[in-house]
Amino acid sequence: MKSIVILISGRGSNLRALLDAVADPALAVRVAAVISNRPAAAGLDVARAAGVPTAVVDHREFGDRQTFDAALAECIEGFGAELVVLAGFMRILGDAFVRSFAGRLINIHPSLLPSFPGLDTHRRALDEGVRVHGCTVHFVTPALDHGPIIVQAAVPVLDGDDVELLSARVLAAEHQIYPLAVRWWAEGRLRLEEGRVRLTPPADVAPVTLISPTVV
Ligand SMILES: Nc1nc2c(c(=O)[nH]1)N[C@@H](CN(C=O)c1ccc(C(=O)N[C@@H](CCC(=O)O)C(=O)O)cc1)CN2
Ligand SMILES: NCC(=O)N[C@@H]1O[C@H](COP(=O)([O-])[O-])[C@@H](O)[C@H]1O
Repeated sequence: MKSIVILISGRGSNLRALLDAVADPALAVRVAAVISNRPAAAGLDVARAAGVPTAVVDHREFGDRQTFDAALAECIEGFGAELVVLAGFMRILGDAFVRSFAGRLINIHPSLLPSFPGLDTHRRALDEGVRVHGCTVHFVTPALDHGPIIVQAAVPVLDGDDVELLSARVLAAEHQIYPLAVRWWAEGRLRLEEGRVRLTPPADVAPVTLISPTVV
């Protein structure tokens, strides 16, 4: 049974999707813990309701990023996870932390990287008038949101979309591709080799294009 630790900062809908996915006994994955940098993160209640151990490493209690990162790393290692899954985790991690978890640290980002790295991706996509938006699962590197891409989902931007409608449509796609990426890892199909994603056999999924706004 492979184990993962999931890091959150907020409501935890991706956490919920991952917990639902690992409930499938065919997917031999155990969530060893859910760790949040925010004590009030609603996702902690999602974890508790599922009987998953939780921990908080509050970034506000540390004088600088390096000491926070070190405390976070120690907390993660205490749970002995093989994969660290960032699911709405909203802190930029330092180079030393990222390098110490290289190849076993993944993130989901709410845009089609390399477009729109950083924050407020849906607002920026709407402001730029793009007609296709989406989400990306990638290995985490020190460079923000520029890690090797594992899988992406494309969604249409529809007339009349606002941030709420677009973010909900992207979130529905996130809930599809993050469990897929974790499944590939659990099956031993997904590796990061010399900075490149290796998926064997190759994925047979087309980009997820959600047409109907009623999907959300
Ligand atoms: N070194 C890396 N750290 C992180 C990455 C990464 O690719 N490399 N991905 C992010 C997740 N993320 C986007 O997907 C992201 C999260 C947070 C921020 C950000 O600007 N955070 C601010 C604080 C914001 C807040 O607390 O609300 C900050 O850290 O100062 C940008 C992108 C996770 N980490
Ligand atoms: N840059 C990181 C980032 O913006 N991540 C995004 O935060 C949301 C968390 O929602 P959730 O807590 O419901 O999973 C998700 O949309 C995720 O892609």
